[in-house]
Amino acid sequence: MSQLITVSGLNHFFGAKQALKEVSFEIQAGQPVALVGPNGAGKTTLFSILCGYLQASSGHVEILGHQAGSAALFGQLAALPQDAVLDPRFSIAHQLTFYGRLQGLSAKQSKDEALRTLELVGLSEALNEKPAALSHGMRKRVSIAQTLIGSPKIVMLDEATAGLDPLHAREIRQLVADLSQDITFILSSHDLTELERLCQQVLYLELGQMHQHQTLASDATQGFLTLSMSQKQPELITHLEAMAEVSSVTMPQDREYLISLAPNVLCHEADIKILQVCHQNQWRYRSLVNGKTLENQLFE
Ligand SMILES: Nc1ncnc2c1ncn2[C@@H]1O[C@H](COP(=O)(O)OP(=O)(O)OP(=O)(O)O)[C@@H](O)[C@H]1O
Repeated sequence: MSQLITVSGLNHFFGAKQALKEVSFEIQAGQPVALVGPNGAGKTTLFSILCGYLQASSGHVEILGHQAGSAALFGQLAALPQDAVLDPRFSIAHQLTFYGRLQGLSAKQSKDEALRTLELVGLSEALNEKPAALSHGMRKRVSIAQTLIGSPKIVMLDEATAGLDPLHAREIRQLVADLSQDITFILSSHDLTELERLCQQVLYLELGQMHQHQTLASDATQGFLTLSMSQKQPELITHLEAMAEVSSVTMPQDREYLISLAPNVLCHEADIKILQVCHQNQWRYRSLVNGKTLENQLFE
């Protein structure tokens, strides 16, 4: 794997307000990366610095071997801001071709890129439509197509699924997963559950500080199962802790149980037995997944 982004000792001030404090991390090519954190944590500030829209007060940022904002990164890094909108007056073809031209492509190349990127997001048929003829989710996919023009290596999506219904949000997640072979996506979101399904690397910002930089699906998640129930079951913990395969059970969230397995017990050896216990007691469960949820990893 090759290094895409290296950030070290990054600080940013807006007047007296320090939005980023000594932020350091690295991103390798490959899996999508999640940037999460509460409101005001500094996510947009960090995005803006990586994109070169904002110059950091101090610290070092290297992207594909260049400084953030360097002309050498033109076409290599693309970003979709949270509030990006399509122009209602022009067709999708017109707008995508325009972005190709802005990147220095010829009229023919720009048209080809518009077609290619629309095809990548599964919207070839929208080429001659105006934005108003498309659903919210389709417009989001067009905006993502726009970021793919010129085949960038890194694409940053700020709140890519905000405001979308679950079906459209799933389409966007699937799209990112499908394209991740060739492009490294950096996704910012408040929705931990969404990023958990997509990303192995998680950058967690809080009050301008990078608290976590960890890889999901690591050894830390082995030896755990997360059981979500339809209703709270007061006796569930006692029943499960009585099983030889289970070492302890906690309830980090309402109706969600984190099951720590006994040493050397594998998830697939315990999961059926746990579901049998639910069945015998007529407890309705919603899901049983291997490992800890992202939320439990970040906030335990
Ligand atoms: N232009 C600005 N002038 C002054 N302060 C700013 C400016 N932009 C951001 N800030 C402050 O910097 C901090 C980080 O803001 P930022 O927008 O980066 O957070 P965020 O994590 O993106 O938040 P959200 O999830 O709400 O979008 C906040 O305290 C914010 O008030």
